[in-house]
Amino acid sequence: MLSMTLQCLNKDFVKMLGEHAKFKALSLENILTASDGTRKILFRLDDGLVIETVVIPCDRGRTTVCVSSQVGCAMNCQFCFTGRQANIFHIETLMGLKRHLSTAEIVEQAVFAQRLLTHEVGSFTNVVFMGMGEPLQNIDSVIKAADIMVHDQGLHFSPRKVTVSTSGLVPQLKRFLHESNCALAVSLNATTDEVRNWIMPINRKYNLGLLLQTLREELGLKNSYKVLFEYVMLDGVNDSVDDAYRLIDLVQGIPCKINLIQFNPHCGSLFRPTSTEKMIKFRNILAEAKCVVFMRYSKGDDQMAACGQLGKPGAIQTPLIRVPEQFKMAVNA
Ligand SMILES: C[S@@+](CC[C@H](N)C(=O)[O-])C[C@H]1O[C@@H](n2cnc3c(N)ncnc32)[C@H](O)[C@@H]1O
Ligand code: SF4
Repeated sequence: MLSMTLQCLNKDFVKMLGEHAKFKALSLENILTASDGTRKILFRLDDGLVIETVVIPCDRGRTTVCVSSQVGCAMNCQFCFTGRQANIFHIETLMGLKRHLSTAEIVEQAVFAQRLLTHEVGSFTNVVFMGMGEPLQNIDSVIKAADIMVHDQGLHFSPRKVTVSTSGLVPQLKRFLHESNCALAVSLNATTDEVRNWIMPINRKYNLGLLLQTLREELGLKNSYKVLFEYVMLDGVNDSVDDAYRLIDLVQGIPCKINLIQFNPHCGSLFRPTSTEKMIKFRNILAEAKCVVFMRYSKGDDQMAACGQLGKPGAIQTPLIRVPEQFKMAVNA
């Protein structure tokens, strides 16, 4: 399609454009299809690095596209495969952050998905920045990409259908809420600083109290805006009845929805998913307290395409996770 458009343009103009701009930011490497229809698209970047985008068929004819914002991730959340990778000796090392993606590299993931879906369901209905990376660490490119996705001369989505998810970088989160109308998701994943410091090291810099107070203050200024809290349920770590009651207290005064997410296991991870029965019990406690709460199950996990599984498929052989003494019982039980 691009080459057809270029053929219609004056040759000198195309040459001049080529000197000042890139026509293509991504090259398609592969598409893997999971048994539930979820597709993981692998793109190679100009510098040879690979990123992943996921196209997820949802209920009621909706399709969500999950885009990456960085190659790798610096945040080192203990339950997430992204940012972890085996080296040639099969010893897990931190992949860490290789680099930020440009605005073009982010937007083109969505444009590619749209072309792919045109022949099938028409288009996708939601975009989530929940692929590889911490979007708010790459905030300039992410805000611009989200703007293009909602602009009427861009992809023309409603800002409510474009969600940027963060592990909780407080200053950037404030800036995002001031500069973008798109939706915000915050990965909470624990109800005490002790557990969150362990499973999400960013909490040592921006703790639960600061994160939630910032949201309380900032969302008070925004009409009818709700934040989405994501809560990955880890068996014996953050899924107790006490956690449920603490969660209710923590989100008091914050207009929000809560997604309870089934943990997607990956090779090398010490965590186990909470059972469905326990998730339902947890959900019911929140619902009885009038929280808006949903349960989200894995999609695409047989192709390592589910939340927190993006990275190098099958790469990890040896766990690197260091479990603090007080939590050893929980993960070994
Ligand atoms: C991969 S992150 C990317 C966006 C951003 N970095 C963040 O943490 O919100 C998207 C979501 O996946 C969740 N997640 C990470 N690893 C997971 C796993 N193994 N199973 C289920 N969800 C996971 C995170 O908690 C987060 O809510
Ligand atoms: S959960 Fe998000 S912030 Fe944490 S390591 Fe994974 S991608 Fe990075």
